Amino acid sequence: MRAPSNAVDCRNISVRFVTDRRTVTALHDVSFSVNPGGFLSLLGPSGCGKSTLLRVVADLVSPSSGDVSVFGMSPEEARQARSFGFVFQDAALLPWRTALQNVELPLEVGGCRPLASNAPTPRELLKLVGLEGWEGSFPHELSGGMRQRVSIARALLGGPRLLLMDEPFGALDEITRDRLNEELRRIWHETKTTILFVTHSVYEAMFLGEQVLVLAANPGRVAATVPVDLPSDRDLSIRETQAFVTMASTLRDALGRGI
Ligand SMILES: Nc1ncnc2c1ncn2[C@@H]1O[C@H](COP(=O)(O)OP(=O)(O)OP(=O)(O)O)[C@@H](O)[C@H]1O
Repeated sequence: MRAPSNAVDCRNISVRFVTDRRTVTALHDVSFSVNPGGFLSLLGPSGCGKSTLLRVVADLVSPSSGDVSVFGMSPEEARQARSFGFVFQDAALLPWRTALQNVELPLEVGGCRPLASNAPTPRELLKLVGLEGWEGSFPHELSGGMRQRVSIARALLGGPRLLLMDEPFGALDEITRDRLNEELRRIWHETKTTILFVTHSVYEAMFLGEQVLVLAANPGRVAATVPVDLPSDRDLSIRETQAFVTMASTLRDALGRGI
């Protein structure tokens, strides 16, 4: 076990996938770290290994080489300690269960521990994500954005210290996505959860993150690590400021250099 000074610490991570048809170097020598309570956006073109990197942290993919620590633990130990929750692009709700029952699901499967007495209840989590009054609704009665809110509430069950989000708003319309971006910043402030957030969008990466890790493709590697020098208290109007526009240009340059 290592000193848990960082929430996530990846050192020289490489991942190779070997199939019958080809060998792909999905990640080559990737290093980054995130402070406890930090918000890191992972930005890059399709195929640069963003999802793979998130999956390495989540103990879903084993790196071919390199070291990963999550709060000083291996990814496997962090998974067993339920230190992180995962939100996918698809909300992946069970259609026969209500919103509340979907949030409660992890308590029923996989031998999940009962909630600690001070942990937010499933009802409180639905309120946190703005779904108070919708507890009894089924997924087909909810909009895409509402379904994604349910999946965020489910990932926050048990109070994980880390939230891993793999393009959670990628399939939503722009208006809903904007609204959820603001909501996620609020949730982050309220819960103080460390967040790793995968996106293709320069604007989303900057609006959400305190830091942006820009990845380049073929092989997936770090093109730049850019601190987001914007006020912590943000609303969408910040995208019209000169500071935002200048930073967007920096990130686009970093993406361009990596191609
Ligand atoms: N399980 C796997 N087996 C073989 N190759 C894989 C596997 N998972 C990912 N890859 C390959 O690794 C590379 C990186 O994929 P990954 O999904 O991590 O990229 P990404 O940046 O998240 O892409 P996108 O933005 O399109 O979702 C791709 O070339 C992909 O084909």
